[in-house]
Amino acid sequence: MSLCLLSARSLCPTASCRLSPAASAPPSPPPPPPAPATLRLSPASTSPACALQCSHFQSCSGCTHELNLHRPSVVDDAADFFKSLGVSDFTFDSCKLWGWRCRAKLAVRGSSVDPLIGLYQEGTHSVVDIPNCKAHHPNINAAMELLKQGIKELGIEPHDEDQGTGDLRYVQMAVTTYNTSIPASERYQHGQVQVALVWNSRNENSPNSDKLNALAHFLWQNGGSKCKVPFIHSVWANFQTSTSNVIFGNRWRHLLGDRDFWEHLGGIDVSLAPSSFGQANTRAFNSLLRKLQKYVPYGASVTDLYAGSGVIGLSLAATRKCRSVRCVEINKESKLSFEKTVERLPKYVDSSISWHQADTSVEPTSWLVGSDVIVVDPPRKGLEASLVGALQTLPEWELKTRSSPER
Ligand SMILES: C[S@@+](CC[C@H](N)C(=O)[O-])C[C@H]1O[C@@H](n2cnc3c(N)ncnc32)[C@H](O)[C@@H]1O
Repeated sequence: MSLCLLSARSLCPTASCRLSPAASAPPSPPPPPPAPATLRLSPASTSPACALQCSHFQSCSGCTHELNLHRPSVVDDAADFFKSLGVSDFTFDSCKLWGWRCRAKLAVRGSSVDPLIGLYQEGTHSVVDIPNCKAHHPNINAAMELLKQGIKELGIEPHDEDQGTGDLRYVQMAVTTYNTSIPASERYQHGQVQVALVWNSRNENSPNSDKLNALAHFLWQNGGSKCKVPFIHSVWANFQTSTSNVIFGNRWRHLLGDRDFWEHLGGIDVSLAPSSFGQANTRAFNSLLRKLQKYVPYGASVTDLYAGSGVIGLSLAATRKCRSVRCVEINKESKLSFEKTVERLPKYVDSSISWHQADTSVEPTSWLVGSDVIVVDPPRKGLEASLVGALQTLPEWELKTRSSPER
């Protein structure tokens, strides 16, 4: 069995240069890909000024690196770490240094006269307004500006955490860069934003729902498909009244624009509903998927743990002709996006493909059995101890099953 440890999670946080560890060694490394054992730097490294130059850097908790974005010092630490594990072909692609973030969850606070849209200041619940964020795709900033305008014109009250009042709590902005009606070279810059408004009510029949609909129509009229330069893809609502820190409630409603949101990643068309996890750095994730594919033998049985809507597993199914791909994910909302993506897989893909709603920390060994390759892409808190234990004991366990017929 080859174990493929993928830390695509490192794509999600906020520094502008991203690490893309290609694979880890134990227990038995897969055949090395053709990539050389070097740190590959983006063309930006030739520029003397790889500094973030963002006016929000000091106050916003988003970015951790301000200088040397083309090669932050943590790259050397990562290279040393992987070398110590026997992985000498660690590579690093920074991809885009600015405007790379295609997905953002932002708090909406302040007042209807002076709304603030941004991230919390480090260690506080004070929101820093970040209209000129350098990490955001430019159309996320344009959509934030339009949202502020709508809040002011329609008198929408942002959420007040202390009082539990106000209508609009958060907004999630996700950019699709997959518009095949324009040339490929222009698609990224013309990315369109799926806006999900997190509304402080139980459902769409609550007394403040008129304001929600008015705000959605404002966004659509001023940025939607009928505009000269459209940049709003669709508008969704999520309903949340909890006093906890959990951003989303369980109820989602599609309001305006296209219901389906597609991106092209790792060689396949991928559907991403706003309720499903999506990687923030679209370009870097695509590059990581392309690298990862080279580590997976043709015809392998793959288990994709922490799969979300199964982008990694399904991209492997299509490009490595996998015998089987099992995706394991705790969030049931991701299943619909998985199914839509499967429907669009090329006809030649004949892998046995399945998606399972399950907690990987419960009886993890049952998910490892029979797999040639295991992909793990956990949230920021990392792998659960039970899964780490199962992965560590796996070679022993595999040995037992292999030897059992001879007993
Ligand atoms: C970093 S995301 C990766 C998603 C997916 N691999 C992708 O690239 O789109 C982590 C995913 O793990 C899921 N998750 C968190 N805890 C889990 C658990 N205990 N068991 C299974 N999935 C879990 C989350 O819902 C989330 O979709």
